[in-house]
Amino acid sequence: MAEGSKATHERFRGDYPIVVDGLVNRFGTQTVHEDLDLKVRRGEILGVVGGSGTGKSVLMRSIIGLQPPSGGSIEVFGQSITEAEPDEVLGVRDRWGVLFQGGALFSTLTVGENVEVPLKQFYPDISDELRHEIARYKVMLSGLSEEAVSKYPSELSGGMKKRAGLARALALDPELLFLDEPTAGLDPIGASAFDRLTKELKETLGLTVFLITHDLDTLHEICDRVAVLADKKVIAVDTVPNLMELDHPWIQEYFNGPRGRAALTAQALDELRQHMDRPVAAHAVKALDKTPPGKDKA
Ligand SMILES: Nc1ncnc2c1ncn2[C@@H]1O[C@H](COP(=O)(O)OP(=O)(O)OP(=O)(O)O)[C@@H](O)[C@H]1O
Repeated sequence: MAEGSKATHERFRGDYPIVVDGLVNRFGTQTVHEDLDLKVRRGEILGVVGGSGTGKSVLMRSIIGLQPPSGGSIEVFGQSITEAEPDEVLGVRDRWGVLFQGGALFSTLTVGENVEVPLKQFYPDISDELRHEIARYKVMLSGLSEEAVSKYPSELSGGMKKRAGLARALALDPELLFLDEPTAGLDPIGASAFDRLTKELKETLGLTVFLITHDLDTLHEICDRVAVLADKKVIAVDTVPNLMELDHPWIQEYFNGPRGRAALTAQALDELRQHMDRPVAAHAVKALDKTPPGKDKA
């Protein structure tokens, strides 16, 4: 087995699998992050929001060791990512899975073969049969049919590609899952189904999820807390209702603007619909539901 494989460590039991302290990221004269702090709680879905170019993807890339920061420290599972030698990072790298924007699948490999890539890398000694079987299981866990295993990315819809990318992210039974705008480009029904899948997987597999999104429905429906990036920092980390109380112009515009209110109404309607046997809920749904089927997306 590869060095640092799952057999050599136990699941992380601390409170914060990710701790970012005083992070600085600079590109030439541009400062993207300055003294950025963030602690991600074990078992939560943390939404990460911020205007375009505020450095959400750079933050994610720093945490997974793809973007060496200009300053500050990052610990994942209690181990320094910023100080570690590449070999040491290997010991934690098989404990997270990443779904990059667009899925980032290898176009010349089938879905099953894509899922097998990390298995081959980290578990080179397992038999072909077992590797195929694990890949098939991960594909189905991600809500794709068995037939999808032998399809190429070009034969998949946008939603199926995301699920295939998710299957690959889950290949190594990660404790941490990074999702970069997973519902971008999906229709409202596909986005909502992907959100439900994320939440189910988090609950059944005990994952901690770092989720970059612009999707207000996702934030309302599945995120335990949301971190807001602005002014080169994480300016707030809290539940959506608590964030909505904060007096910051970007937060107010984002959560309390028309799209924010539409997402909140959609969520309230979903919850009310679960109590339609109660007259007050039925009346409220009738009064509020003036939107055609399908939700307004951010
Ligand atoms: N490798 C790089 N070299 C130079 N500049 C970079 C590099 N990576 C990111 N940047 C810059 O850092 C800033 C933050 O980029 P990032 O992709 O993290 O933004 P984001 O918040 O994820 O934006 P969006 O919501 O539009 O995806 C941008 O101005 C970008 O141009």
